[in-house]
Amino acid sequence: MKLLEKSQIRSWDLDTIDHQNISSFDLMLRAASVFSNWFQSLFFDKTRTIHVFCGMGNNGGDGFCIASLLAKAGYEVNVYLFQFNNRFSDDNLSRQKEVESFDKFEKFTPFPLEQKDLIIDALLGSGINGPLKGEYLKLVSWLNALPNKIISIDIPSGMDPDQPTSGSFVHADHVLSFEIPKISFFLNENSDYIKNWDYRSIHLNPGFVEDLKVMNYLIDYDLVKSILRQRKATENKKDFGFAQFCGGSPGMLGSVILASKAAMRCGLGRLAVSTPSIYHSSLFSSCPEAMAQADLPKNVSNLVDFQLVNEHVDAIAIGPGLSSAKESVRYIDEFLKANKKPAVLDADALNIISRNKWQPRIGAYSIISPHKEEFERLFGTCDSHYSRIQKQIEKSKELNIFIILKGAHTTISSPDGSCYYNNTGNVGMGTAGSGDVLTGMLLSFLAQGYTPLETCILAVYLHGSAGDSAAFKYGNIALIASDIIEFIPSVIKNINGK
Ligand SMILES: NC(=O)C1=CN([C@@H]2O[C@H](COP(=O)(O)OP(=O)(O)OC[C@H]3O[C@@H](n4cnc5c(N)ncnc54)[C@H](O)[C@@H]3O)[C@@H](O)[C@H]2O)[C@@H](O)CC1
Ligand SMILES: Nc1ncnc2c1ncn2[C@@H]1O[C@H](COP(=O)(O)OP(=O)(O)O)[C@@H](O)[C@H]1O
Ligand SMILES: [K+]
Repeated sequence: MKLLEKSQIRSWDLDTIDHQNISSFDLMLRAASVFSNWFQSLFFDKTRTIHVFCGMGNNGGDGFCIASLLAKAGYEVNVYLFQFNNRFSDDNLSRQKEVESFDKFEKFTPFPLEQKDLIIDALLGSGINGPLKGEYLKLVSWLNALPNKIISIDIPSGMDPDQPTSGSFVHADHVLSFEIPKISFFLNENSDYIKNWDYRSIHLNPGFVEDLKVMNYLIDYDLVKSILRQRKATENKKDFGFAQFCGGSPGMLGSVILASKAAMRCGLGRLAVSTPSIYHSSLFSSCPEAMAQADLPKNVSNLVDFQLVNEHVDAIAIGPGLSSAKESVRYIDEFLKANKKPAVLDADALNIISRNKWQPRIGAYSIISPHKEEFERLFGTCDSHYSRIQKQIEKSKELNIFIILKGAHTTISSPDGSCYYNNTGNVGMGTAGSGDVLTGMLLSFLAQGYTPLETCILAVYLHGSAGDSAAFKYGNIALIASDIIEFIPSVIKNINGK
């Protein structure tokens, strides 16, 4: 799904008004009716009074229309207009007559509310143009300190739709965004303050967005479904890719097993594993589908094993559990020189690359999957999650590689400067080996012939979805990396139908 910046959302509204030959008031009515239906499905208990806090722009206009619809639906509704200056939007002024009466505040003074009552926040929408000050700031600080549930129309008032907010904004319990979610819903800076968000279509003109160039995307079910291929009945394992996984070192076998199983569960045809020979028998007992082909990293000095296997494979993943031992450093050096295949680099491969400043040697269109610390070792420290994403995009363009910055709301950046936000996954996945599962999934899709971007999208989304199913079964405290693998089959089957 394309994610639009606020100026693009504004243009989309105007284009719809023009294209569908409607007034901006018609569009506001549509938005109000969509919000009111959504609200009633969530808060059906009509014994709680609803307090609608309206500002002076079109978000406030939505508030008046919604108050009227909810009153007609049988809710007890109180409306307040906060008129801190004289800059009303036309639709706001004309919509004030939708409600029988409202209280007007030219200066904010606190007033009592019952704890069980609900607050609808219609103070400011996507027209925000700077940090909240003065009376707005007092009002929002008061709202945030109340125990009442707050439900925001379109966006929490004061929140910047495109980037972290410099200042205060409403801490919403629920938000219903019109047409598409806002980019800022996916920024970790906002995660603690926007508990539940959803979006509903208000039937903006789809033609406008089809042709629109955007730099930000949300990875959603439809996108993943459109990428995941159906198999033909006559295909065989040779059609599903041959992958090579290089990882593990004395004491670190787990990553090899987790990545191997995850790779096979994502539909890989054949897997060759290069890992220390002492582990070959354990690998066979845990993942008999894999072939152990090399003794790593002991006998890589002449790279015979590596090249023999590499010549025949469709994709390679390197790094998990490799350690930073001398032999591993040499192995990565040789790999960067010799490898000609699509590649996924993770964990110790990235640590070795950072330490030796080999970033420019990473092959074009490779995929790297650092978590925050690995990312900062590679590219330097950043003072916020948002600035880290900006650097991620810059480095993807500069090095011509795909970067997966792992964490809550994993982002994928592509060499063309675009950024894909993921919204699957949960805090239970912060557990040893969870990243190794992702590496195996990436390897699998890359070897099956998906492009590097398709590979990143599929693996990141499915990894998070499998993690969500695992958290549903085991809870986010008990969840371990193997549980994610347990749910890969069902999440793929749910999407692909097979
Ligand atoms: N026709 C349309 O364009 C539609 C707009 N809709 C609603 O309209 C909203 C956008 O409306 P507007 O563009 O009028 O924007 P707002 O309702 O956010 O109001 C913006 C106005 O608030 C003031 N303002 C901005 N930043 C401020 C700050 N930091 N402190 C104090 N005042 C500030 C400015 O006077 C600005 O013009 C959307 O969020 C959505 O709720 C929906 O009704 C759908 C249709
Ligand atoms: N709070 C979170 N919300 C969603 N996903 C998370 C969260 N914490 C971690 N993850 C995911 O779990 C995985 C952890 O990977 P990583 O840090 O490399 O672990 P390891 O190195 O132990 O395998 C990543 O895919 C990351 O996106
Ligand atoms: K709002």
